[in-house]
Amino acid sequence: MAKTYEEALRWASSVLSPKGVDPDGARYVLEMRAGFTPSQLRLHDRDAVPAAALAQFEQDVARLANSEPAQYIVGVAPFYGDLFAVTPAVLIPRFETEELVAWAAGEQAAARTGLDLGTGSGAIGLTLAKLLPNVAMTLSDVSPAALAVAQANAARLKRRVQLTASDLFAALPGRFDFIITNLPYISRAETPVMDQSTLTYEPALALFAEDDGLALFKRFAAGVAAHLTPGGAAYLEFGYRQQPALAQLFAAALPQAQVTFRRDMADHPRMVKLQF
Ligand SMILES: C[S@@+](CC[C@H](N)C(=O)[O-])C[C@H]1O[C@@H](n2cnc3c(N)ncnc32)[C@H](O)[C@@H]1O
Repeated sequence: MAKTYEEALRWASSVLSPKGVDPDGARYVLEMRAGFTPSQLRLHDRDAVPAAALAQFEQDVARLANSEPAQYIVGVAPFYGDLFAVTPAVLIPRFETEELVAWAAGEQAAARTGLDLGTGSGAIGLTLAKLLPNVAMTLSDVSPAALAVAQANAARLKRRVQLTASDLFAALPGRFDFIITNLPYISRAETPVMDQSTLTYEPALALFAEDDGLALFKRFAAGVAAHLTPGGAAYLEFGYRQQPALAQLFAAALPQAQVTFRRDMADHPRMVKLQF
């Protein structure tokens, strides 16, 4: 039966809300499939959804009802004003990570080289390639499937960057003026309290780290100084309960670095800079 956009969204909400699924996902898929901005969708509230679009929407809502992330369903996620292609090989970029990018962008205008380690979709490195056009950015990841998505995004957004497959620093010779990274930091012990959608659909390789979520930070701390130019800096995102453990880790492993923690907009400690 024909439905207006408003009716289609109300129907989606009646399907999703009883299952505990946020109906905002339905709004997002409808906007992305139609090529509407949020305000354009509101302007079309009373218009009939074309039959083919409605059939597509019904399929999308069935997937949302199974907790599949809206961004994987439509294949794109917003980050820092751009739309990034995403597949289940990459983490869906989070808004919190935009704050880490803004921190580095605000301080690294004079840098010549930068590294985004564990780039996933390329959200961090490709955004910095836009904000800091004079910086030669290298984007690396241990996952070839993730790097393929980052490469597709570099082409889609027309950003010139170097892409390298590497287990942390292993295949990255040379030094960078700054390094930025959002490494996996979730402890397996947190699985019972994690969002079902994240657990089922996002790649475990992008989420979890051994040793209470600290394993990759420890390896990073062991390698970072050898990959920064003198006076270089590293910017890292971490879990909101990890600041005390990281303060200890960096003080012991990198006594020469000045360590500055920062809180995110929700007032959680989530970012750190290591200034050498
Ligand atoms: C939390 S995700 C971050 C993705 C993206 N940078 C973002 O912020 O949206 C972590 C990324 O690190 C990559 N990764 C995991 N272990 C790695 C390792 N040992 N070396 C390099 N990258 C790794 C994963 O494949 C994943 O893409």
